[in-house]
Amino acid sequence: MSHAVFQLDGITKTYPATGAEEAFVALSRVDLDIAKGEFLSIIGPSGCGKTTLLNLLAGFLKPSTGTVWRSGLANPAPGPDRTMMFQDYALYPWMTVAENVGFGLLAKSLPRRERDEIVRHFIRLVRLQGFEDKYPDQLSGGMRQRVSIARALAPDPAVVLMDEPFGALDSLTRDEMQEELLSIWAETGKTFVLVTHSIDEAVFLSDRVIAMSAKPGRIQTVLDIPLARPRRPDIRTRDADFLELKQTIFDLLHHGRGASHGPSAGGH
Ligand SMILES: Nc1ncnc2c1ncn2[C@@H]1O[C@H](COP(=O)(O)OP(=O)(O)OP(=O)(O)O)[C@@H](O)[C@H]1O
Repeated sequence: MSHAVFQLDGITKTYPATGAEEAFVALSRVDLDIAKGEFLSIIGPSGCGKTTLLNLLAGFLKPSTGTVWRSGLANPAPGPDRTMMFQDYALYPWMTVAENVGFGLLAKSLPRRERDEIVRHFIRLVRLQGFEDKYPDQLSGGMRQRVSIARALAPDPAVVLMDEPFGALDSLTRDEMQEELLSIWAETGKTFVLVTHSIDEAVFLSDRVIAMSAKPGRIQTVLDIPLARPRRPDIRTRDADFLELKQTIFDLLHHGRGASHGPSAGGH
């Protein structure tokens, strides 16, 4: 692995007490290095702190104790070097596809022609040529998610953070989007960090999967996914190593153990 784009050192995140609610420890003792160019997924039960962890990486939240190191800076504020993609696409409904994709570029004072060129490039990358002037409500869910990917990539961030990006899609579209995301990741060489509830998605996409446990949110296991790349879609059903890795993560999440000796995979 090349050098780390993030180093998380002894992170705890406590949400303060409010009214009747007691203070809540969402993350406890999280130590993690994220390597440049890796595809990392975070999986775990609801409430284990996945989104909190992503928000710490984005700089939207600060840790209660410990440090998020990035490029020599401790707990840096949000910046254009990290962009976030959400499940609900978070597109501006009053903007066209091209305007949505170009939105993150407005902060950079680029000449109009250069900005248009970048927007064209990313619309091509996500295969939405011909839809530049459509509005989000004229697109399917998969197309909206493509716009969202293009918008996240257009400012040329080093790190793309994704919170359940495909959660709202039907399973066939979801499989297709995962394959597209992998080829975009391979093409751009950026670091991708993905939060997901899908074991299948995590194994198919990732170099490493972080399995978390709840109460308090902790990293339970960091699992390497040594499957060859490029990964063909049919490894999901045919590849014994793929199925074994799924079973291992299933066991970790359901029983808190990583051993896998079952004859068939039981993950979702
Ligand atoms: N602003 C907040 N104030 C108080 N508690 C919060 C706040 N945000 C999150 N929490 C609590 O912290 C815990 C972790 O939340 P987080 O959203 O990070 O979990 P998650 O693993 O992403 O969950 P899910 O899979 O359901 O999205 C949850 O129990 C949640 O209720």
